[in-house]
Amino acid sequence: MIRFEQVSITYGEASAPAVRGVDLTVAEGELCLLVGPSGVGKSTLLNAVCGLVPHFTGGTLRGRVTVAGRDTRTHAPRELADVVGTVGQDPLDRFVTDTVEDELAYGMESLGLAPDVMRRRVEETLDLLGLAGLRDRALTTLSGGQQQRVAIGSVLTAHPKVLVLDEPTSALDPAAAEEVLAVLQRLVHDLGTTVLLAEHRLERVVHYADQVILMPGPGAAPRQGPPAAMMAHSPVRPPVVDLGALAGWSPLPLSVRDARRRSPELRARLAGTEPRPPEVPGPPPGAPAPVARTRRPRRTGLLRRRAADRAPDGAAPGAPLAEVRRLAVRRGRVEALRSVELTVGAGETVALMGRNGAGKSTLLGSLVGLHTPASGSVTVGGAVPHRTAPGTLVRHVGLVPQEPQDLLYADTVAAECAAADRDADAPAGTCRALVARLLPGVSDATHPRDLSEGQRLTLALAVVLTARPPLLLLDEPTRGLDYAAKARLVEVLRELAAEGHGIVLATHDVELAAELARRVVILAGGEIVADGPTEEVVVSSPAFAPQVAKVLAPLPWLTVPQVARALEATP
Ligand SMILES: Nc1ncnc2c1ncn2[C@@H]1O[C@H](COP(=O)(O)OP(=O)(O)OP(=O)(O)O)[C@@H](O)[C@H]1O
Ligand SMILES: Nc1ncnc2c1ncn2[C@@H]1O[C@H](COP(=O)(O)OP(=O)(O)OP(=O)(O)O)[C@@H](O)[C@H]1O
Repeated sequence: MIRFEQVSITYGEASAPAVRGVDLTVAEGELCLLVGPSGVGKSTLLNAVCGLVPHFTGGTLRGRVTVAGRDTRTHAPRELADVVGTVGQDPLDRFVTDTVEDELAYGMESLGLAPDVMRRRVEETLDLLGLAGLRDRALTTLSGGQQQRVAIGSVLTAHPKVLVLDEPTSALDPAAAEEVLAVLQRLVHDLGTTVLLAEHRLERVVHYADQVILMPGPGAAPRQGPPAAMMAHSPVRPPVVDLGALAGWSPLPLSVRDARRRSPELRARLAGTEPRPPEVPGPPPGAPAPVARTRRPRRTGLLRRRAADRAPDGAAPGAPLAEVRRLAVRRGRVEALRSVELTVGAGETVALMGRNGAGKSTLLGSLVGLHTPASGSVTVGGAVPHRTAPGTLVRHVGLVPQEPQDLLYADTVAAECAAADRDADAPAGTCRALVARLLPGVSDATHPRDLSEGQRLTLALAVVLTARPPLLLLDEPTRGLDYAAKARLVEVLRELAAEGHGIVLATHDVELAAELARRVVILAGGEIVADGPTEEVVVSSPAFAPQVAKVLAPLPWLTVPQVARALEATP
């Protein structure tokens, strides 16, 4: 159904092709998963299927791509629209109407479907994706995950023969991701739809795939095969596969169910041991706020601390970094937060979880003064965020938003880094050094717009970290990141926490929460419904439990590194 023949694609002035030597076929009625590290060319290949590359992005395509027999070189994207439905990485960019219901109907209208068919499919899709309550809402007022659901719904309604999806679950809560993948699988099984999708969170998808296309590294030709065989050689793998490799299981398990069946011997080896935290020094008990710890010389600090950090206005040593009391926030007609109580102390890492639209971004936004409380109070480093000048607030708190491009405005990576140093009053080269650590191999001259999604997010993170805010807020920080980039991020955040920074991350990534956070707060409908140690909160809810916890339950293990450390210590 989809055919690549000796395809290579080179963007504009690039010295080397973004992808080369691509020769593969995706058979009709299969769900094919495209995997590989960040920046390896997954989006480039997907966009070649729907004709966006090279018609809209520019660049040169050599070789031939055909979809249902149509050559994408001679057919513009709109001439492929009746066979290919595409969901890109940034839904808001591709919306063409203003409201949820109109967007769901739009694709069918342009194909000229009968009004009664359209009506029925819109209703089905609203129910299927949990959007019925939002049907009249303006698309710009939806949360990130709600927008992603609409984007998926809007291509499903047209029942295309081929669906191309670029990280379709990246902004979805775990339950919504399961539902969307179950729907895709039903389309494949019942209607013979062909699905090609790229995804970084393999734990969510690999067990649904019929075939895997592995792009092992930049410039290397992709390989294709059954999921278990491809995972054995893949540089990116879900925790359950890593656990299988660690335990020496063959063939490797792809699902929690597979792994559970094999787990008795591993459970026996782990008997009598307890999970140990990784070797990062935590702040000493009763540690004062990071501002007070900086007078001691540090050997391994990420960055040199600037003078301004030593005495942020009003921050008393030992005081919490943030305090939220009985907070209520309204957004339009929506009561986005109600009676929220939250205290974040120095050195704490808190994961904020909950369904799409639960209020996570609103809570982070309230901590940086983006929203004015309807009632209750917020203080950060002694300041009231919505009444504090941005120049002062950045000394207390920094937010990496869900859309990283909101923070980026320069023309090159180098200029962006230089601006970040100036804004933060940091020594020249500070931000660039962080980028080099988090994102090895990105050149100074690259335009931030031309970075892949994961690369752009990492750049935004480096920009915010340059100011070393005592309280660091991250909204979905692993969206678009591969496992290696995630591991580097985890390492940096652990160091910051050990130095006394407070970190709050809103995330749907249950594996990240298990790896990084000591405390998990769950929001539902704008209210906090759970707040406690990670191992208690995530394990008590199947939706938020990481794969290792599901495999080894009721044993208290959450991550592969925890199990690895225990096995190393046992003879
Ligand atoms: N429009 C463009 N112009 C120039 N270079 C581009 C463009 N789009 C992508 N690139 C470059 O091509 C390479 C492949 O990018 P692509 O977005 O396809 O990777 P990806 O595997 O989808 O990454 P991610 O998983 O982070 O989304 C990257 O090095 C990127 O910087
Ligand atoms: N500008 C707005 N006008 C009206 N309602 C809004 C607006 N922005 C957000 N909302 C609503 O407020 C609620 C909370 O949104 P928020 O973005 O905080 O959720 P979230 O938990 O971060 O979701 P996600 O996981 O999807 O990112 C949602 O119901 C959302 O639809």
